[in-house]
Amino acid sequence: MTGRKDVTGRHLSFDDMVATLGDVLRANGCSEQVAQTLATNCASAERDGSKSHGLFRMEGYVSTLRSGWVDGRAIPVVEDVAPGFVRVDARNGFTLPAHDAARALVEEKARQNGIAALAIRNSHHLGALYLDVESYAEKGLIALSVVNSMAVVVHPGSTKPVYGTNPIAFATPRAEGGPFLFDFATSAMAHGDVQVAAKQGRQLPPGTGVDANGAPTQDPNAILSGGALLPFGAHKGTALAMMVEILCAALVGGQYSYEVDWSEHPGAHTPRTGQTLIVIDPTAGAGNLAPFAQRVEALIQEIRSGGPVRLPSEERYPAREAAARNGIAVDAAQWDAILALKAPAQTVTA
Ligand SMILES: NC(=O)C1=CN([C@@H]2O[C@H](COP(=O)(O)OP(=O)(O)OC[C@H]3O[C@@H](n4cnc5c(N)ncnc54)[C@H](OP(=O)(O)O)[C@@H]3O)[C@@H](O)[C@H]2O)C=CC1
Ligand SMILES: O=C([O-])C1=[NH+]CCC1
Repeated sequence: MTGRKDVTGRHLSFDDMVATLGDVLRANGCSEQVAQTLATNCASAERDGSKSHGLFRMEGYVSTLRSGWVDGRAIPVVEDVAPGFVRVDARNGFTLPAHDAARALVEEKARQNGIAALAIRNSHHLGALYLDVESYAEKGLIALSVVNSMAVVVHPGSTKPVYGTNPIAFATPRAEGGPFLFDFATSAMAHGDVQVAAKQGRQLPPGTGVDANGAPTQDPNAILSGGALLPFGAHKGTALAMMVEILCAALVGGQYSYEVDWSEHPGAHTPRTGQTLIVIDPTAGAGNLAPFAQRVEALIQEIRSGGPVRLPSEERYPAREAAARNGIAVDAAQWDAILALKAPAQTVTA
């Protein structure tokens, strides 16, 4: 693209970041709409401080597109299957456009029926999940979403990775400020953070994972090469990881994390699995009940009255505000590597 500002400083505006990431994705086979959606998601995560799912993921998106594993031009098919249920076949495309295609129908059903579920199959999710629920809470709805990925997590006691890192994201409106939301992997650590630690030569906290023999390890490289992550919270996180698999594979008609086979596509990083989203309208039939958002606020106030606590989503909004004021800080080497992805891949000849 010509005429775009060449950003060489250490801070980029959100819009410039989205525009450049979109260029990179289009240059690698994404349609205009898919490029815009992925670029916005990636830049939003970077802006909000979710570094493991921001710019860091661009190399994975591009390498997956180049491997032919994902269709960057897929047009999702939305199926209106029941009063409170929407299914989407993402047609081997990214999850985010599938989500966008169903958004209006899901919201309409949630408002009509009080609750609606969205089940997406045949889809690739490599991003931060909170962005999929936040927009519903901004419109007064409660949203809960789960996504499975690739088998990199063992059931404690087993040496066979079965689960993905399977995040859960929840967002709810509150009476004051932006939605209360949380979003984290059900593994002891996101796989992206293990990769970041390996790059930086950092050891991991005890309990993060096991090596190829099933022995506990704090070495990220041992986890990445034949080892696996553990779920967080022993049997509790393990059961949640299993729940996510059931909701994202059995329910949606898609693949379990352990069924993902991208061996024919070297360079693929985006698991082809599924995602489920549940949206609730808290005003449905509420009648004389206390206003929902005020009840949420009451809980938050009670928690705060006990001491200087840190609640989920408390760092996200200040990070976003700082980015709006100062731009998003970028690492120059990382940004240069992303810009280089606009050029066609080099064919290595012997
Ligand atoms: N697409 C996929 O398949 C996958 C995506 N991911 C994504 O990776 C991202 C990071 O996941 P993960 O590393 O597990 O998340 P973290 O362990 O970093 O936890 C993040 C959440 O916990 C909150 N939080 C963090 N520290 C505290 C604290 N001390 N007290 C209270 N709340 C706290 C954060 O709030 P705040 O909002 O303020 O930061 C945020 O809501 C997520 O966005 C997730 O969706 C992970 C796995 C797979
Ligand atoms: O960090 C992670 O665990 C993952 N992010 C996308 C797929 C898995």
